[in-house]
Amino acid sequence: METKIGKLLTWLNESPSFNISSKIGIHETPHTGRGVILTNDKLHRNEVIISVPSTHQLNFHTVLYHISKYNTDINLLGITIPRSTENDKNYLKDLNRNDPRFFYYSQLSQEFLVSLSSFQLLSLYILSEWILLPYWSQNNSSDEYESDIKPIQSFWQPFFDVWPTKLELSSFPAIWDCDPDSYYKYLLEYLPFETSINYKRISNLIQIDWKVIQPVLSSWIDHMNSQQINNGLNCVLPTISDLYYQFLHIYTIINSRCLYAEVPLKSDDVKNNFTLVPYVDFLNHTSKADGHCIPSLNKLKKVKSCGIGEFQIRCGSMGYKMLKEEIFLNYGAHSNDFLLNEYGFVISDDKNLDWNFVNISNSVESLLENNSKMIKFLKENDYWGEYTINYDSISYRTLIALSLLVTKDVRRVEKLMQGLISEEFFLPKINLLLKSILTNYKTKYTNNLDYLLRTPIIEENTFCRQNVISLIKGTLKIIDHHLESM
Ligand SMILES: C[S@@+](CC[C@H](N)C(=O)[O-])C[C@H]1O[C@@H](n2cnc3c(N)ncnc32)[C@H](O)[C@@H]1O
Repeated sequence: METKIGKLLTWLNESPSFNISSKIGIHETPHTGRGVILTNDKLHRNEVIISVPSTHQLNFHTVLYHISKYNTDINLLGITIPRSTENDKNYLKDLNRNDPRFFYYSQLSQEFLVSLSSFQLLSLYILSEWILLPYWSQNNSSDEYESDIKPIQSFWQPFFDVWPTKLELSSFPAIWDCDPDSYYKYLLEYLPFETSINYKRISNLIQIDWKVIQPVLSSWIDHMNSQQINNGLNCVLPTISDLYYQFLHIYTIINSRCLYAEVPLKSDDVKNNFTLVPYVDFLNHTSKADGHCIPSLNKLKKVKSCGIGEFQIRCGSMGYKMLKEEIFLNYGAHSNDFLLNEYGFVISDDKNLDWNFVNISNSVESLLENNSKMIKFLKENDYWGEYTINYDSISYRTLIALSLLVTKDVRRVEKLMQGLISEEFFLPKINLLLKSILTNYKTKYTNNLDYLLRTPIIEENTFCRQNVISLIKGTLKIIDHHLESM
């Protein structure tokens, strides 16, 4: 990995706008992968730690910019390569005339590309540059008599080379679900309810994105196969199902490494607002919300530049003083359920107690099942679903739904909603019902935990099972805390 990080830094240093503090370096642990540490001196509040230029980030704008090198029909002012005969001549000088991307990227219309979400465009582009380009270029070596042979290699190769392997990124429940051969599929049935809801939501998004990009990939594979026949060659080419597995890996890479950044062309949907930033993406997460690193995007002023702006990381208020101390970024106020689903890890429970919660919606909703009037009332008042409890309290939504269930007193519950009656009036009344609901969850989750602790782990990535165990233990901790106080 050291050599790969060296190459990454050489690539980043090609840009005069790249800056990195000489006080930091990368370390690696089996549990957290790569992370950034203090290697000498001290880092002080507000000190700039890393600045990554716009040109070296992967996002909706930079991808379109790079595709437009090979597809001259793509023309978006301020985003793609400005078209003029002179300019075209200049950048074409730097490209290999036999580069297969001239063919493949020309198959993509501007209308299609702009219609894609950030996830769809980036996963299609990364699949092309990282996985397919080596196949495309193997039969397309340059004319040996050409004096200016340019190697056919992705600009982003040094970035791809430092990304985690499939094995390192195997602890994503949605991937256990979407990968038909996943070893970890059995874990899905042991997940707490809140985690199941989220992995199903993500699986669904993955399937939607795959459906959008799959036809492009299939047509490219057809072309690769017919080219192979025409050229009388016999190389093993990827199939569409090979590309599906690669897509799942790329999906986890994007999901676990993207950083919030406004993407002007796609700002209508917040899910499109992200950028992938080399080196910054080595920063691991801390559940401590304040004091650690501060990210920012300095938007580009020049219309002709590539990308959305320089990404900067500054030192937070606590600073870093101890040698080898890890430098962290807070990814957000995330529960362990969210962290597992979106990033494939969990934080030891005590450190994440403030953000964890238990979702008891399926029990509450099934108790309400035969009461259409109550359901209608809750829906009309926007209190239907998402019934949760955290360590110290039960959510207001839960209090409303349980109070209605127990008292059946619509008028008083309305007053509770309006803040005219205190929670204290209802809390003793719902106690018994809540106790019985939580006891049922406790029995189920304790059985799940016992099974996972009892049976030996035979799979390659032991963290997958350990993460589920931590998640269940965290859920039981919240449930027990409530049961003890009842
Ligand atoms: C943005 S990357 C950070 C760099 C990453 N460790 C690597 O090796 O490239 C996010 C990923 O790092 C790991 N990670 C981040 N924070 C972690 C933490 N506190 N505990 C365990 N793993 C963590 C998870 O695999 C997560 O998906």
